[in-house]
Amino acid sequence: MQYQDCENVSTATAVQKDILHSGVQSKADKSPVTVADYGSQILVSLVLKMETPASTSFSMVAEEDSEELRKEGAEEILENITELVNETIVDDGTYSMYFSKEGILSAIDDGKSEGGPSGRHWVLDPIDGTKGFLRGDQYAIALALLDEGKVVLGVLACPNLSLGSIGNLNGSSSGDQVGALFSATIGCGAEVESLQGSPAQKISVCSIDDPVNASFFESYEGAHSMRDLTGSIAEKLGVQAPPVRIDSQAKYGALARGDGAIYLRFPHKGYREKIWDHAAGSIVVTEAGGVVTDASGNDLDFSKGRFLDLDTGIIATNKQLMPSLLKVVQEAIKEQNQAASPL
Ligand SMILES: Nc1ncnc2c1ncn2[C@@H]1O[C@H](COP(=O)(O)OS(=O)(=O)O)[C@@H](OP(=O)(O)O)[C@H]1O
Ligand SMILES: [Mg+2]
Ligand SMILES: [Mg+2]
Ligand SMILES: [Mg+2]
Repeated sequence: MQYQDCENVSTATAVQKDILHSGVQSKADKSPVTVADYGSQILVSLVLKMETPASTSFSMVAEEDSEELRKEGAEEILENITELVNETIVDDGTYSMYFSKEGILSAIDDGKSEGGPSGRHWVLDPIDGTKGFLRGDQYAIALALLDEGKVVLGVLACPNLSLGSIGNLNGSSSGDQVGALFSATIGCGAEVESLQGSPAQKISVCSIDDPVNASFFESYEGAHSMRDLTGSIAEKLGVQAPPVRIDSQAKYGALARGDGAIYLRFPHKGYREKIWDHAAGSIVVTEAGGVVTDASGNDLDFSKGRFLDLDTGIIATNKQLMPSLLKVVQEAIKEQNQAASPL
């Protein structure tokens, strides 16, 4: 199976169409998980495992685990996942195998690695932006490889993202081909190609150096980012355009090919970022010539396990805009803190 024509992407697209009949669960943190999240995780890890030489150890840090599926009441969704995965394997034809329900549960738990600073670990978000997926909007299948704590490879499949620029259209595509596959290897640049198969093209972040001409991306879901803070950052910077709100790491892909100039992500206090939400997207942006840091200007550290340990938020932009962006981010955070606890 080649990643770009991997049945997994078309499976996710097909499942998106009748997901409401197939089952959606709510996880302990109240976030949704669907048969597509589980199915995608099993299929991607299956391909990776099958293609890993027997002499090499296999480790994967992935978002989903089998806990909810082992609970009473989850029989139907487990049945649906088992059917979906087995059908996809047969339709694809690359591997000849069959998963029992117990096999499905244990395959999902192949993603339970803790990652860390040594060795190699795959990092997978099988459906990033599950809420966008359920709405029929943007989502991504995000895969990265960590080597000695550093991201060295990233692939971002965005089945609902137009292959052409989304520019300032606030997330809607411009009617051209839909389905973009971004990829990046450390030291080799970043590329985009069609998910239907087309020659890959090198991409680079925009070269805007005056924030007046910049636009910024942020989460579609208001609960995922402090919009009063991102609004104040944009205003201080002099950004004129309204925010472009799209789901998932499609934001990193769009930024990497210059559809917009800045990505601002400031979760509410207490939220801990997970490595699978940023590993693939951040290497696509940095290899396209951009910069991704926390609010203090530190590089993201993927070597600490399943979580990112960072200061306040994540910002991404090009090299020209980063110094002024960092400055206003720090001013805006300071003002926010002062307003929260005045002397
Ligand atoms: N409260 C809160 N704050 C910040 N981030 C959160 C929060 N809750 C969830 N998540 C994570 O956000 C992932 C979706 O990415 P985005 O926030 O970029 O998407 S969205 O635009 O808001 O849909 C989403 O990824 P998926 O679970 O893979 O969909 C979550 O990991
Ligand atoms: Mg995610
Ligand atoms: Mg996910
Ligand atoms: Mg999730």
